[in-house]
Amino acid sequence: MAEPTVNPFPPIKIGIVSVSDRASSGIYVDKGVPALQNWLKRAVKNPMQFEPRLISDEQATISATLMELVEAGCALVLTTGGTGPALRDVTPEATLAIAHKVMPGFGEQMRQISLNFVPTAILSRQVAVIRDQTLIINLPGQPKSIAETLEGLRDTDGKSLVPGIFAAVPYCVDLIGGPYIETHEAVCQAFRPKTAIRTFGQEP
Ligand SMILES: Nc1ncnc2c1ncn2[C@@H]1O[C@H](COP(=O)(O)OP(=O)(O)OP(=O)(O)O)[C@@H](O)[C@H]1O
Ligand SMILES: Nc1nc2c(c(=O)[nH]1)N[C@H]1C(S)=C(S)[C@@H](COP(=O)(O)O)O[C@H]1N2
Repeated sequence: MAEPTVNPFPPIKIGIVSVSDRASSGIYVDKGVPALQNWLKRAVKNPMQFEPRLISDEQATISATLMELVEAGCALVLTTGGTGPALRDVTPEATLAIAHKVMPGFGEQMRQISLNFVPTAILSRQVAVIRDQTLIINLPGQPKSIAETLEGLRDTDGKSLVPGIFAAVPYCVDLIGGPYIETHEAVCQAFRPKTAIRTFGQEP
């Protein structure tokens, strides 16, 4: 009988935060956490431990949740929701309030990518920041925007036309001392400079 394949990549803990007044109060079923987890399971080869949270659009609650996930050792935290102009949308403010470094390129690139999908892409004020050794990235609340921004745009044959922002996440996590993230190229081709590329045993 064949030996079960051991995943050679380092484990990674990932915080998944769905920020939605309506989903967190039960008005509708949250689709943010499942959409994020499903996309990550398709894209990432490492063993992943998810830390899911479903919270309301309260700035103090969002900041406290992000800090708790940083303390818990998440190398990456993805939020969804609360990035727009509505009065209750405060995810970017809550994220910037706990930032040690701001990473403007992620938000800029996500708005560019999203313009290929919706003309209202510019309404998202999404940001990305680093706190300690954690990369935190805001995504819009529409569940479909998760794959759109992380994976980018494909043609009808599935060929990548515009890479999603996740292509830059593994190297960013390397640079802040996190685990080496390997991706499934068919979903997301991560980019690293040649000198940063490592190989791990037998790949699953
Ligand atoms: N967590 C979620 N689960 C399921 N659908 C969602 C979620 N967040 C947003 N949506 C959908 O996307 C649409 C646009 O999101 P909108 O910007 O109104 O929500 P939000 O401000 O992120 O969430 P909420 O209004 O609950 O605080 C919503 O009408 C809803 O259909
Ligand atoms: N890729 C993508 N980006 C998107 C959208 C989308 O459907 N797909 N929706 C836009 C809309 S309509 C809004 S109002 C803003 C903010 O959404 P949020 O408040 O739910 O975070 O994200 C924008 N960015």
